[in-house]
Amino acid sequence: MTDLPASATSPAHSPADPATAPVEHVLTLDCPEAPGIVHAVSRFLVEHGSDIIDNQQFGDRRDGHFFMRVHFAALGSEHTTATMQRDFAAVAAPFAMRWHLEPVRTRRRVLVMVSRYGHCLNDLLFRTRSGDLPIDVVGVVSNHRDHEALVAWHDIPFFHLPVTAATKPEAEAQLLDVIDSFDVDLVVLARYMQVLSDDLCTRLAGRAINIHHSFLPSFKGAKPYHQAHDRGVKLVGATAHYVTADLDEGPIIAQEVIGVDHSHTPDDLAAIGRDAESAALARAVRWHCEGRVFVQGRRTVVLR
Ligand SMILES: Nc1nc2c(c(=O)[nH]1)N[C@@H](CN(C=O)c1ccc(C(=O)N[C@@H](CCC(=O)O)C(=O)O)cc1)CN2
Repeated sequence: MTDLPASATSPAHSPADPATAPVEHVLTLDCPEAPGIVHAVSRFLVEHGSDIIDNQQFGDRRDGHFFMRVHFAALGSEHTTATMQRDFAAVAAPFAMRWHLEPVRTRRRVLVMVSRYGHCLNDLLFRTRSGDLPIDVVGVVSNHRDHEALVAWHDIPFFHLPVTAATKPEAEAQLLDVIDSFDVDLVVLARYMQVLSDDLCTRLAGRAINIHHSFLPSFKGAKPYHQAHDRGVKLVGATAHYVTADLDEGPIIAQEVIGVDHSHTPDDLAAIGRDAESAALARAVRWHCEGRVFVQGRRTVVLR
């Protein structure tokens, strides 16, 4: 066991005492590129008795925008999340930063939406239960009852909102009531097969993630595995992206591919693709919830 530095063993910082244990935070920011951003952030952290655990940054020279994610430990008890948020506002203003500063252990409140195919829902529920994802699934919405028993087993509220062309406005109004009443941070479309309206997409901008069962931009729409089979591809894949009004056009967060061959039927491709879908969606949800994903127009910057 290596000797801890003096500051780590002084009574003020005994790791055993949660009251004085370093509180880990994540600061995420983006702003127009300018000299002195990193210096200003580092000085803020030093002035607030903080130690950087991990730092990622990207300066996009094409559009002159800067992105940064800092995971740090506030060593002293004199600096709380609230006081650091108050103080960082003064650092951010001159650079016109968009920023968030919160404890690293913040768990996002997630609403999962699903239709008939339950593999992504099941994977998210298992990863949440096993602590692999920093989320709380506060509810599941479906336009079918196929997965009601699974969701009940996980002791999570299930909402059956059938959708037809005539009932879509009412169904979406009920969905928004659930999102507001359960204080949902993130909506995850885990093979939810109804197109969300433009108004709903606007209200959920940047906080709704969909899993599309193809390697976009190939094979958009409802039956990508049949399209893939007809084209004779040798890879199938899945794409997790933010939901926008333009179907399957939202900024991409994560993608996964798996090799296939001529012997696979469309159903075989769908079965192989399920693993790619679950993996890509879980990764996108984790990165979003860890504050690693920044939307930059039609694209994303992912600091990982
Ligand atoms: N506004 C958006 N809504 C949704 C998106 C999106 O990108 N923007 N993604 C879909 C999921 N999806 C592909 O990933 C998808 C789902 C459904 C369809 C489709 O054509 N649906 C038909 C009905 C199909 C059925 O009832 O089974 C339709 O809505 O007319 C295409 C792509 C989720 N929503």
